[in-house]
Amino acid sequence: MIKAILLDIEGTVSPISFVKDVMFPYSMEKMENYIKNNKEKVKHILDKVREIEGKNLTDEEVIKTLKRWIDEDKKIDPLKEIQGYIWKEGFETGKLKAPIYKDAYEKMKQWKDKYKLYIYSSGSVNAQKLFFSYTEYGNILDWFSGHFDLKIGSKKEKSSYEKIAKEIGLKPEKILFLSDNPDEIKAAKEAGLEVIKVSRPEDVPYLENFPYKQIKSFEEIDL
Ligand SMILES: CSCCC(=O)C(=O)COP(=O)(O)O
Ligand SMILES: [Mg+2]
Repeated sequence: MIKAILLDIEGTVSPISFVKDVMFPYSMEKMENYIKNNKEKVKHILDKVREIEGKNLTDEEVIKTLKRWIDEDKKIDPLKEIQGYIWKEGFETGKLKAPIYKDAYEKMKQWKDKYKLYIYSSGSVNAQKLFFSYTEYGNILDWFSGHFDLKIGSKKEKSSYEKIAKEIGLKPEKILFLSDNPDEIKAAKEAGLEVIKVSRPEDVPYLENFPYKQIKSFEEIDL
């Protein structure tokens, strides 16, 4: 019997187009000024970029690297941390408002009183909290019992899901994980979680011969 539901954001509860065409360009446009105006706050992030690149990069080169990572959709912790800081201003001033798929909104609304809901996204925990505080349906942040990001590990690694189950305090088989990404689904399944792949026609292809349950809308989920 499922006790908790762990949800991905992009492509699962919210359209990929919002993240790729609205949030990413927003962070791209503001990156340079944000770094120049917040030198102390972002110093550890710039150092991390230098460590990852293995080079003695100037600040200008670090900015270029971060922008290239946005273009390449890198799911990498220092990029996700700084994007979270930049998006804060966007959400708080109303320039960004998170769309939630209606079917996902309705199901999560039902589930929240019966199951514990958690988020696991590449977006930083700060960014996730902003996202659910400023949705088109209003503030739904208190529906969630906890948030996980890349600090716990890659979403494509079995060990990340084992750690999440430990932190939640449930056996893996009591947790249902929903994501649009087949590699994430496989890693979660290897860790023993129940899984459902979300393949929304507007986001990702429906995979033929995928070995686990696959849905096009949350309406198909009957727990
Ligand atoms: C908190 S919304 C921004 C999400 C994000 O930055 C991202 O890369 C989406 O990844 P996900 O793991 O939610 O598919
Ligand atoms: Mg996703």
